[in-house]
Amino acid sequence: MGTTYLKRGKPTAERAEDDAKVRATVEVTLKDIEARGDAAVRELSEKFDNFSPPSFRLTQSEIDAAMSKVSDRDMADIDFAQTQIRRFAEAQRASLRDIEVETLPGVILGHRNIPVQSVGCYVPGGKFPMVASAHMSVLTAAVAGVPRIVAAAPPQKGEPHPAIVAAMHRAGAHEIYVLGGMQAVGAMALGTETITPVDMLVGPGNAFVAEAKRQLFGRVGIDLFAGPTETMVIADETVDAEMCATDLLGQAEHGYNSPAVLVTNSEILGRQTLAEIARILAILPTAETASVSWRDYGEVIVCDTYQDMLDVANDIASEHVQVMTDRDDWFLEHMHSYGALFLGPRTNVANGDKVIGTNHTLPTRKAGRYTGGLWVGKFLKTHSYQRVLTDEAAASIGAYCSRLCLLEGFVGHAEQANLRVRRYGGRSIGYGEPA
Ligand SMILES: NC(=O)c1ccc[n+]([C@@H]2O[C@H](COP(=O)([O-])OP(=O)(O)OC[C@H]3O[C@@H](n4cnc5c(N)ncnc54)[C@H](O)[C@@H]3O)[C@@H](O)[C@H]2O)c1
Ligand SMILES: [Zn+2]
Repeated sequence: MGTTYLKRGKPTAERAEDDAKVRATVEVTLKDIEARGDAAVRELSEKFDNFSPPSFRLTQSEIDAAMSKVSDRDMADIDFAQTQIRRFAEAQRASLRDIEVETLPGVILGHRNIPVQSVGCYVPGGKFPMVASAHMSVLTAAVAGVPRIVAAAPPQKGEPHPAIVAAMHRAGAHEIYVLGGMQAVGAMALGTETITPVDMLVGPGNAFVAEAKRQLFGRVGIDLFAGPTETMVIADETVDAEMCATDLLGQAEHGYNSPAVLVTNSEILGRQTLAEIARILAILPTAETASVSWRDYGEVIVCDTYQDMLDVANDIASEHVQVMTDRDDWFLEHMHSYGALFLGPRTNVANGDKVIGTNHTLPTRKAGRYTGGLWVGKFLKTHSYQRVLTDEAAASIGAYCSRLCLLEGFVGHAEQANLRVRRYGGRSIGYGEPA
């Protein structure tokens, strides 16, 4: 591949070391929550969030009190965002159909999409109160028809964050907990004396939250691996360095470990973007985190051709990929591994994060190779069923089945088939005999 790095991030070995530390902490913590339930959850909340209320679950009057603190303007903006997210989620839901087909005369096969019965939606709020994550998880679960939606977010300065509570409530949460981090996802998945466990965990979070969900997978379902934000800008000279730098730093501010990568075919644009980033970091109020992310995980990759840009982008499989080139549709057609695409200079990742209607909970750490982001379909389980309507069909499929069972040595299975061949086909087939 014809690529040159004008700037590289931390080597992979150092990233793996950070991962091992997180993995070990999460393992110990989840065991503790499983063994000691509410007592462990309370200790963790005291330790990490300095928060220990009489109950972590909000009562209706606490929800009302929190909502009364949200200004009309903020509430209207939240409603606007939720309307956009609901519209797209409903359209996506409508694209999923239950089916029933006759695959052979008298053989009916079907599937039904059934909502997960209870979900735990984690809404992050360590560095920033991520109000939008409430729309993304809770509202989407509601559109899917999930009957029990539990939502949790950490406290902000010892209190539930009013706008997060409002967004959760408006979106349709049935239970709201003021709990953060591993203790929130651990309690929702494992259950405690006071929290009934859920069937599935969804939502983004920091490295601890994402790792906890990964470790809890199996015990419960999870949406996807949605860890620290990653962003990529694919740009040619149709855009300028100010736009590239702004869009890279806009997402690097999420935390200390958010990769931001520029992929370009213009060395001049690459160098100008590096200079712009230095200029903006001097004035960006969140530069404290953005500059660390940029130092440790920022990359500028200059490619010889558009094909090289595409190959690098597919290989990195970044969570967010903004494409600002003279051939955006070509990238849309050929990109296969990513969280979500943002095409053209008129939109950007912040639109997707907050308002435009696509879901912002997206795969990180190359999970875009095997999954897209959170969407209404993740809350639905597709279950098959079958029926055989006629005696002829029962006898005919039964004969194939009998022989295929015996091919594998399954005599008991074959007898299930043979019984139907005898009863509905009128043939006398002995035990363990191929029909
Ligand atoms: N992939 C996605 O779809 C996506 C979307 C939005 C946000 N994000 C990511 O979500 C993350 C949010 O992270 P955050 O930290 O701001 O909020 P968070 O809510 O995920 O985590 C905060 C909680 O972590 C716990 N905590 C604090 N210090 C800790 C420590 N030393 N060890 C273990 N736990 C500790 C506390 O209980 C705190 O409430 C960011 O990394 C952001 O990039 C990802
Ligand atoms: Zn973001």
